[in-house]
Amino acid sequence: MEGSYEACAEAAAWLRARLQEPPRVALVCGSGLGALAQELTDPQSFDYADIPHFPRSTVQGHAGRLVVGRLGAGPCAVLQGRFHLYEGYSPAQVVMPVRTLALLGVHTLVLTNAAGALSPGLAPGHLLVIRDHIDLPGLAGRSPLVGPNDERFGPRFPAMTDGYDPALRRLALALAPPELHARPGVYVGVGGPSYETWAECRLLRRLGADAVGMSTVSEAAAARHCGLRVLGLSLITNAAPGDADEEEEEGGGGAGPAAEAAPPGHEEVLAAAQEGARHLRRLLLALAPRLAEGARA
Ligand SMILES: O=P(O)(O)O[C@H]1O[C@H](CO)[C@@H](O)[C@H]1O
Ligand SMILES: Nc1nc2[nH]cnc2c(=O)[nH]1
Repeated sequence: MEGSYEACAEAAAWLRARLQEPPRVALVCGSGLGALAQELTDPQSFDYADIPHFPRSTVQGHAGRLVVGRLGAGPCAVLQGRFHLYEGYSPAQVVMPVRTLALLGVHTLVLTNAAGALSPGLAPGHLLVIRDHIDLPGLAGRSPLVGPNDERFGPRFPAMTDGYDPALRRLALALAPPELHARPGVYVGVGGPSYETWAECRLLRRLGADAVGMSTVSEAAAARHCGLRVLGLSLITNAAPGDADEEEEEGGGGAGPAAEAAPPGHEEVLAAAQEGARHLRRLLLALAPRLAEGARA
């Protein structure tokens, strides 16, 4: 039952019975980004604990609440909190909210996250508009699409070359406030929950990733399976350890940047995300009319 079509359908029916208006657009808030829900007018709020079959949020900065209201003129659902594989949830549980919202009639999904910078051009406060992703858990067999395929969600072999909608991406890049230094790039999803070692960062950079996090990729795969349009936004909250740090450490006895660079921590991630959310909110409002347009792919 966990994460099954029937579970999602029950959750969707429960919500439909209570909603003034079913959402057409949905937004998943990354760590510390829950304030994005404050842009909704006429909000109705539901604790995950009350929605049938919804998992519980266990991570600080993920409130565990679904808020449904209007973003601009269009009906929109905001998930204040997502589920991660490292919490012990199965891939199907992680994507259960996305599938539930698809069954409610959502056609466009905005996935936000807090991420570490791998590319030298990215710094805390910057926005990576996701052009493509590397789904490391998925490549290793932990995709939400593994198992018997339920055709009511989508086809056995969905394409992912068009995972992130190019038109929405271009629009987000054009409308992002200058404070976000928005640029397109590749997000790599890892299992977590430990942050990366230097060697792992070097590996991920060589794989072609610009930013790293522990979410988003499973949700994007499930969303595309259901035919949703996806926009992915990574707010950079910290710099992942760089090659220079390691070289300095090896050659210089620890007196260089390696000795000074603070290791990433969730408190720092939350603080940077809350700061960046101010600008992200402006971007979402600017995007609202175009998010509301459209239909399933
Ligand atoms: O991806 P979101 O949910 O924003 O959270 C990010 O922040 C946490 C680490 O600080 C991890 O869960 C990572 O994935
Ligand atoms: N894996 C990973 N997730 C993050 N989430 C926010 N920052 C980071 C990071 O540096 N690494």
